[in-house]
Amino acid sequence: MSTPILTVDDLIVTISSQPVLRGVSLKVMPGEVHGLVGESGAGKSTIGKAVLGLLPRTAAIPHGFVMFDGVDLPGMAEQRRRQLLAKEIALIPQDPMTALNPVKRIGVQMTWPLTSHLGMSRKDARERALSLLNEVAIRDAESVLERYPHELSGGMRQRVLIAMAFSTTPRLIIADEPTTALDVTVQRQILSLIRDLQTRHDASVLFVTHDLGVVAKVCDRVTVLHAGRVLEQGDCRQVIEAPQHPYTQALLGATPRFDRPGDTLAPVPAELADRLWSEAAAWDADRREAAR
Ligand SMILES: Nc1ncnc2c1ncn2[C@@H]1O[C@H](COP(=O)(O)OP(=O)(O)OP(=O)(O)O)[C@@H](O)[C@H]1O
Repeated sequence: MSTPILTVDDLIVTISSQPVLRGVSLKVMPGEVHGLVGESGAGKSTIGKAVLGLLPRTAAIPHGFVMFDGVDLPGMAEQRRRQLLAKEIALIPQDPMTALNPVKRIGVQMTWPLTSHLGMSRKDARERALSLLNEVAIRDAESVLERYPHELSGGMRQRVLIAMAFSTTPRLIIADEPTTALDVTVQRQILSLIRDLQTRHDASVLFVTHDLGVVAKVCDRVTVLHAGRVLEQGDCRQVIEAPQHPYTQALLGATPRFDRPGDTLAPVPAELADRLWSEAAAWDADRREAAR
């Protein structure tokens, strides 16, 4: 049995003293694509930020831990954590336009992490950037290196960011809704590309999405989150074919299918949402009681 690359254990995160994650546990295994799915406000991005050390100043972690390859990330000395994040953990962000610097050429943005974090020469970094652009199926890579972000389409920019994420050969990639800003056809291509590169580079991916259709397409295992609580977790196919929790069932009913685009979608019923929020409030009350 291999060791998880990422272990989140009974993690509580508060922001401005309000609970946002209520005891989340999950494991990402080597070579696995792990989906983190839930509606807006479920706490998906907060988990990604806790891993990347990007929680806001008003956040606190009163309980639990986030271990990368056996080392507690939030407890790590700042410099060591930065080194680790620069080489071993990468982010594919949601919005490719804001993630790229508008006033710097693609080539400069792609080669900088390679020269500064991996100590590569400029020539080698350029070679690597070219080879990665080829891997993400960008034609005429030489000329793309000379262009500015606004000169590329949304799908091209996302391909560049995927190439950048894989450039330092990280062991873990956090993909935060990487296809939300793209239209459906491009979305499919980008999902296949992420899966393809993940397999080729033998990386693990924590894939944040609100869309179970996306999970079905790329993930091996999935964690379903609501109000910062894990409601269901397991093998992706099992969870999608036979969801156990009523919320997962409702989420599936609200999910457009790639293969059935004309289906009518049912929203998550209000009574169920109310019940889940009451459970979250009860969790908060129990915790306050325990802290007394
Ligand atoms: N900087 C912040 N200040 C205050 N509250 C925050 C902050 N960041 C997140 N939150 C709150 O934490 C909760 C979880 O937010 P988070 O962004 O993790 O959810 P999410 O599941 O990723 O949602 P989305 O899909 O909309 O990005 C929300 O209630 C949100 O309002």
